Amino acid sequence: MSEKREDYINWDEYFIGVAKLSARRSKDPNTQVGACIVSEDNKILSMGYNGFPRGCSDEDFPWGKEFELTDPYNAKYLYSTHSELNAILNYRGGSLEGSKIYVTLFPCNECAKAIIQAGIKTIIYEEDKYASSPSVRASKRMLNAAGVRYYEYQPSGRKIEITV
Ligand SMILES: Nc1ccn([C@H]2C[C@H](O)[C@@H](COP(=O)(O)O)O2)c(=O)n1
Ligand SMILES: [Zn+2]
Repeated sequence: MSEKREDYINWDEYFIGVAKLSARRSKDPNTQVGACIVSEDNKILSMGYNGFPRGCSDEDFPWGKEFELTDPYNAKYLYSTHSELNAILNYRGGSLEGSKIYVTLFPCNECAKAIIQAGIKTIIYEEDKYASSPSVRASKRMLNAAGVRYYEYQPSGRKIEITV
């Protein structure tokens, strides 16, 4: 057999697949988010998922969201680091200028600030379930002003199975 394979995955399938796999590491019971940062020439630079900072135990800190308004101290939001920020902070190689980020959920306003300041130029997102929230609206406002391009990943429908 001398012909090359034709059913190999394309770059977008590869990187959104890596982001989705990364999300599987999250302990958040409600929303698991994964991110994968890629250079302009398609090299993976970093990955991340949402979780508590180092030293903040997954057993001791709260994973619930139900107290968000009545008792924010005991809801996850004050503690969880978002996947995009973790991916940026996990990078040990220097500059992320000109890179792309693949993420399973549209970045919030705080992650948008970090993305802009890190020099990431393109966001490819899978889902935008909080599009109407002030956080995501503010995020888009900043990304538009800063010239960061973003577009929704177009699913190919290909099923990729991995046995581990
Ligand atoms: N772009 C995003 C948005 C959210 N997250 C994290 C933050 C929380 O751990 C979770 C959202 O929880 P929910 O309010 O849906 O129960 O997802 C992120 O990492 N990146
Ligand atoms: Zn965020």
